[in-house]
Amino acid sequence: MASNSASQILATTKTAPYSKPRDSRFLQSRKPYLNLCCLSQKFSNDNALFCLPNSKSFLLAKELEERNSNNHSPTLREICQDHVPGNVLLPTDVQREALPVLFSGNDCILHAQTGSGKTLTYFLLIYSQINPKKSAVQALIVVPTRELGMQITKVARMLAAARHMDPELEQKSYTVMALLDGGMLRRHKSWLKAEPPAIVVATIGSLSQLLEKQIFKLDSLRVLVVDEVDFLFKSSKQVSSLRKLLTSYSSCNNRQTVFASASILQHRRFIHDCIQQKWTKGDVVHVHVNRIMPMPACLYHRFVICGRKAKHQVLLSLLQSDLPESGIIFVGEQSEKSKKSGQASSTTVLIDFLRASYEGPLDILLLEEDMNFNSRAASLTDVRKGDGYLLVSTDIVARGIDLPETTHIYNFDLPKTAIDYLHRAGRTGRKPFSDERYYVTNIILAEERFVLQRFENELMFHCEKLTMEA
Ligand SMILES: Nc1ncnc2c1ncn2[C@@H]1O[C@H](COP(=O)(O)OP(=O)(O)OP(=O)(O)O)[C@@H](O)[C@H]1O
Repeated sequence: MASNSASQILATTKTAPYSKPRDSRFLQSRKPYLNLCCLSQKFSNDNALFCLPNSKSFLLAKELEERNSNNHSPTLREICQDHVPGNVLLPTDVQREALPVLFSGNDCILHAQTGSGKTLTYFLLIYSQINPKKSAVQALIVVPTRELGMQITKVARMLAAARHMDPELEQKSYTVMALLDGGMLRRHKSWLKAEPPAIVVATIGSLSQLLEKQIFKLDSLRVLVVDEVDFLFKSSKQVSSLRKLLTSYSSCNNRQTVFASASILQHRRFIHDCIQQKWTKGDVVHVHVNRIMPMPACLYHRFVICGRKAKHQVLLSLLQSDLPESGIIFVGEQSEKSKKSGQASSTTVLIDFLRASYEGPLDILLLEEDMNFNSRAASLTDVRKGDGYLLVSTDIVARGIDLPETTHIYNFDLPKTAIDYLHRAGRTGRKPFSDERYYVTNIILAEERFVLQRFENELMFHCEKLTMEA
């Protein structure tokens, strides 16, 4: 971690652009800026991470320095409360445990519940390590899907823009490139040749193409992050390229490697492999948070048993009684056989049904693999408009997608595995420290009850039976 006082302010997040507001509607929608302070290691035993209104962070950093040099050491929380009473956000468990490890230079396996703030944890490391004046790729984040890549690029750019606004920091901006499947590789090539970005967020397919052609060099890489690492290792299309990348580029002394996921099965075996294969350094730290409760406690799980033909009507009744603020309805993928026989997919049938029968205020949207990249991006943009949505989707949004407004998940079709259940369920309950309850409802056939029971045993949760009134 850098040693000067400015380094105490690692990053600043904001929820609206800093450019001059164009009209009063824009002004009204502008939320207060948040500063995110991550304090140097000597403070790390206390609460190391705070969100503060913009103007306060510089005062806070200065005051910390003064009080520290006078050997006066109030708690960080006290100092923050002096400046912004009632407006201090605490670090999540994974942030509190992992940041000291990461700032000590260790490689790390971030293994914590869905929605627990792993993304910010690795970005705080990245922004403490990279130098915007250096024209080289210094941080690489590998993700499994284009959708997750777009989301993470957005977070990176928000942090970069806000850090650029910090008067005490370097005036050169941090550039972030999204190198994702379906993108314009030719344009990326020219960009990489002209002036390499500091941070690259990539899917493994696009990344491998550029690495093979030696257009993309990782000699200056300081931080390599693999997000949803277990998913990538399980994916037959992606695993060999990932292994190749890890073998060639990690485990170097001046580089840190971070693996993140809410589910790392057989993690002892995985850590052993990491060390053996030199994907990480030998002293890699496994930060494993909430080991006995793999899913967030704020989730309330329910199931309804019904016949196959009644499923649509049951879903409609649930939507009418639950009145979700926003919800995601997960549907199983259409089989190749069914596609070949020209049958309509379950997602299409369900969307048509909801559009004809649902009379509530939420927008009904679709997102599935078979849509083209532009339509997929448009669906997510519509979801994020903030008017409330019912998103009918396959597992494509089950990993990493952060839609904090989602209050309800419906498994219209059960997922295939307990791990898939965990990630689908984890698309709700994504507001750390909120004491709200979020709902995961499974609409199942009688013969599927034992499958759900198996998930309950494996993930250690209880699912309550819901009886629908006739
Ligand atoms: N310290 C914090 N205080 C409040 N909110 C936070 C904090 N850290 C992160 N968040 C918010 O929590 C939400 C979930 O964070 P994030 O997307 O990083 O989860 P995750 O652990 O990566 O989950 P998943 O395993 O599902 O990918 C985000 O909306 C993020 O902005």
